[in-house]
Amino acid sequence: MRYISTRGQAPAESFCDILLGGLAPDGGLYLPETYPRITTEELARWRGLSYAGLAFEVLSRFITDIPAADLKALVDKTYTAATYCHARPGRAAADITPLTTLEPGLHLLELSNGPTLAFKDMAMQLLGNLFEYVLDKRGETINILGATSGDTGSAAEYAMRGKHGVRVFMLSPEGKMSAFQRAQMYSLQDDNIFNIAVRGMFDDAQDIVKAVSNDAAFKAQYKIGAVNSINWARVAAQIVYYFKGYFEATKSNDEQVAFSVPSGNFGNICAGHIARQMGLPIACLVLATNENDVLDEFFRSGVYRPRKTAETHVTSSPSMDISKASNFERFVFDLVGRDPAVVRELWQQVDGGGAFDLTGTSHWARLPDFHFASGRSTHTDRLATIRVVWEKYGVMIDTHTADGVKVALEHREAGVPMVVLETAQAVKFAETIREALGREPLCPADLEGLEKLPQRVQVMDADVAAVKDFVVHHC
Ligand SMILES: Cc1ncc(COP(=O)(O)O)c(C=O)c1O
Ligand SMILES: N[C@@H](CCOP(=O)(O)O)C(=O)O
Repeated sequence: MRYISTRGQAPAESFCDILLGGLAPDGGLYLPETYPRITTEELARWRGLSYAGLAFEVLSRFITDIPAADLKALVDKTYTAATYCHARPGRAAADITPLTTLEPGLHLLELSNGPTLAFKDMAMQLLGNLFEYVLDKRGETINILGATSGDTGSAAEYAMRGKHGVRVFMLSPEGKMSAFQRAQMYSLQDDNIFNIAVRGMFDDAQDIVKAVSNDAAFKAQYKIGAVNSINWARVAAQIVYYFKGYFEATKSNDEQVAFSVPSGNFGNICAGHIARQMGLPIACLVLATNENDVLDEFFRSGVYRPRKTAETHVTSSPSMDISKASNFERFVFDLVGRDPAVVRELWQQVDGGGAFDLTGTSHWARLPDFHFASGRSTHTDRLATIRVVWEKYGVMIDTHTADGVKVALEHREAGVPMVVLETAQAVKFAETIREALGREPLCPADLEGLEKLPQRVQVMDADVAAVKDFVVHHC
């Protein structure tokens, strides 16, 4: 399997060659040359596989330059009950991603049972093991530069702490994440972990990561790598749980399901889109935003208009406070018939601070073929949804999942199970849970007292040169 850039001006590469970097050298994002199609027989065989077994089957379609036995060992080492051990009481942790049924036809797929209690652990734990494997084979080291709005950062740091030859420099928006999220990252004292809080929003941090990634000389000299979902491996690993969720929510492969996905950077739902392209029977991908509704606006109107920092809201689902969704470029590449010239033209406008409008084009006419629906959710909706799910079903959900449930309920169709991706645990957003339910969220025993630990973080302006200096100084 070879990987091509959405902008069409970079050579095709193999998986291991794109694993350690972020953007393609032409500024685009990597995607497989073609999506592997899963046959009816394969789908039948995959039903009933363990999470690790399924991950091996799915990933081996995309990773063809790691020997099968090695890939199997990496996947088996990653997806263990010991790592994904924070399942709700009474759930079998061995499921890795248990399905909770709220009522017939309405389910939550629990993706946040890993070490940092968010869905990012599903891909990031694998990335940690893949990085270690490839770096060891090549005798190389890596300096990861990442951006987080709250969950990618801790997931990456927990996955990479103590890993040989790996340093992590993680940019977060100063003062915008929850107290628990800050504590998860800033309390780490490992020598290879560096937290930088930038004065700005997540988009400012992500712009810095892209600017550094686009500086080929600096990237090569300081061996800069990426763990955000601009890295294809993140998206690939996230495809697996759509298959798992589908099998859990259905009895036969003749059935269809809908997935509702709380969205910000479009990485999670992009994985769902690819699962559908592979042949998974997905009737609808429901995209849910918070008040930062750039993506909902696109799916309703055909206009993609990323907002400036000053127009981006600080909300109670802070990990989705994103106005420039990196992975959206991957979807648009498919929507425009994989024509990189069209993507280049559209992103010339976006990268210049503008917008684009696809209405009236043949691309927009094709949108229904991709089976997306969308909606937005506000703080008031979030509180109401957390309350209803708690009172009606006795299940405590976090603020992002609440956005997913709220929008899911607007798009249910008779006979099609709706699976809402549960992207984080409630304890990460205790303040809003207290406001909604008047009680404290449950905290896994091993994370109690986290917020009281000493914290270590460097605060700086959202300035590319300052971040580069910091990296150089600590390498
Ligand atoms: C808890 C949570 N939910 C949803 C999202 C949105 O996912 P994506 O950025 O892949 O669209 C994020 C951040 O990525 C998150 O941390
Ligand atoms: N919501 C994310 C933002 C980064 O998204 P990514 O999937 O591109 O890493 C976060 O919580 O940090």
